[in-house]
Amino acid sequence: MISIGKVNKKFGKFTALNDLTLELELGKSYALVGPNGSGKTTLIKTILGLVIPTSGDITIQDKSILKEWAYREKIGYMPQIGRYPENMTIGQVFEMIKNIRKHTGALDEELIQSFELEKMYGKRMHTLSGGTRQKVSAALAFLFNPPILILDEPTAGLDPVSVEILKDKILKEKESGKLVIITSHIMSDLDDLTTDLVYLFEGDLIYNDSIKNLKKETGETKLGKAISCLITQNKCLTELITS
Ligand SMILES: Nc1ncnc2c1ncn2[C@@H]1O[C@H](COP(=O)(O)OP(=O)(O)OP(=O)(O)O)[C@@H](O)[C@H]1O
Repeated sequence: MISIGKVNKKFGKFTALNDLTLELELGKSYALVGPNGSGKTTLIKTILGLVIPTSGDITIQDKSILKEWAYREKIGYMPQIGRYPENMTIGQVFEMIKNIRKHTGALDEELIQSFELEKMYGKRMHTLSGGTRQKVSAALAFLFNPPILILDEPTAGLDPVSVEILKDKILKEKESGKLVIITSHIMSDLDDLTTDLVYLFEGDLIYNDSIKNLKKETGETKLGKAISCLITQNKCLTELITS
């Protein structure tokens, strides 16, 4: 579905993505993990067309995304911090985005309902709590029923009930065959939601395989522990082999 071919991104002399090659498939959900500054957001922005690679190509359904815009309709994106016209109400933001998209298919308003956002349609964006803003961003990401979902720290700032609502929704969409990419520093969420791990370090792709395999290779049952093994230079792998 998404094919990333030798993508390199330099900011001046600094290499943020180093010849990354990666295939992302429908029906899988990917945990995009790495330390701060490892290139996760740069990779997401490159897929979204907001950052232009220095070299390499990205194709979606075998079509290059470079100099192409229409493909973005296939992606639902939930940013870490949603930026909206601050004087508009929640209801106006939804209406505006629906008008811009001119979407002809059915809308997925499940999250609007589960988060009870309609009750807050009259509230202006600048008055919202961080969690309510996250709910608006989540509801917008799913609204047009896109086959690809890119969710940047989706559960950050949400209350426990809302976290479970969003996690159930993500799982449901993944099970319906969508491609989901999630960045998060909350390993337990990723453990619940994702099937595959893409681990970046200083712009290099360090791991790209199923979480099931990672757990098997490291002998760990929890994703957080398995990743710790991976980043402590395969210490656990050596321990497993020698034990
Ligand atoms: N526009 C830019 N100009 C210069 N350097 C940039 C730019 N955008 C990102 N970088 C650098 O690229 C590197 C990767 O940044 P990126 O935001 O992709 O990291 P990240 O893995 O998402 O980090 P975090 O976990 O902190 O969100 C960082 O060193 C960052 O300073």
